Amino acid sequence: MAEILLKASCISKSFDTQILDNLSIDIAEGETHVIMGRSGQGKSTLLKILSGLLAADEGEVKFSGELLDNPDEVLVAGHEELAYVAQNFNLLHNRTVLENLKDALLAFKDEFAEHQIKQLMQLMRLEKLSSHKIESLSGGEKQRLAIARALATQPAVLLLDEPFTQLDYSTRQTLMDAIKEVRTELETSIILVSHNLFEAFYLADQIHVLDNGKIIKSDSPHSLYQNPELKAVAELLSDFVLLPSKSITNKQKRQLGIWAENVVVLEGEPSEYKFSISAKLKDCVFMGYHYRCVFVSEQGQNIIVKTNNKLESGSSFQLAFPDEYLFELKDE
Ligand SMILES: Nc1ncnc2c1ncn2[C@@H]1O[C@H](COP(=O)(O)OP(=O)(O)OP(=O)(O)O)[C@@H](O)[C@H]1O
Repeated sequence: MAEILLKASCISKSFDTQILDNLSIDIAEGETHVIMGRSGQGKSTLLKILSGLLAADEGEVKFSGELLDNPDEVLVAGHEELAYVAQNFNLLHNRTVLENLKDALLAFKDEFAEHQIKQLMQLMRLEKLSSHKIESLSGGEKQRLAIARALATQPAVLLLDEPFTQLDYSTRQTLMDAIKEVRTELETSIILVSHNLFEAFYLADQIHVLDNGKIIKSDSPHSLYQNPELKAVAELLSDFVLLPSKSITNKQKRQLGIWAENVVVLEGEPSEYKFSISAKLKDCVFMGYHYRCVFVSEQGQNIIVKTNNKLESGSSFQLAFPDEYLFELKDE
């Protein structure tokens, strides 16, 4: 097992109200962890506490077994092995890309600095921008430079606060691939905050879902998708159907769910599935790689289904829920 590098135990934090409530998290060497959660749930607050930039009210953070300094009691908050990249990038204005990188390496020997600059320029696709001033960079370029600056001193852990917001698809993909390379080539542990299922699944070894001050679920992307376990987790990840109770046979009390892409739409033919209902199609919108269809059941429940084909709005269909894709869901 990889060594635990960063260990946060029993962290609580309040501002006007309680934001984090007795929360613990372990980050092992070389792993990528993604923190997800609804807006305002305390993801950035947690990231700052993990970086040693913000003091927790209760609990402790240890790096390699040593307690982090209390940021309220030191001259410069933070830890050299924990590199935090804020949403506003913190770059040196009126300077070039190269000057920004050199600045991060002032305390190091020329040979090391040159090696780092060359490697990071290449890793973060910045070579052609070396002499460009910060003001002329796009959002995605600034983001890549901010990450390169954070990596310059070879920190053990890189903490990224929503690194992909405001990036177009291909820039986001480039940056995600660069972050994957950071992990494999530099063996840096990475913790990042994201709202997006695709980003989280692409990058994470572990996903942590933060809700009401607590981590309500931590799991690998694959296990999380197979068994989100809690309604709040499923709601955060993607469209899903909570099976209408009528379609559940016998006296089953459990709630069953299914991802919208796993519902089978039957046109006319009788259903051979154990769980199925009839529903009318209200709307069907082209999303590129699927149609997102909104059905209404006879009980008036809206049901989202992702299909490969366009379906006729206003028509009635049988919606079947194959057994092998069902998962059980709890309220809490
Ligand atoms: N320094 C502060 N002083 C007072 N309240 C704060 C401070 N920092 C954060 N908060 C509040 O704490 C809550 C959590 O904020 P935080 O930025 O950690 O949430 P988040 O999950 O990262 O949100 P988002 O996804 O919208 O970025 C919010 O209600 C925010 O207004």
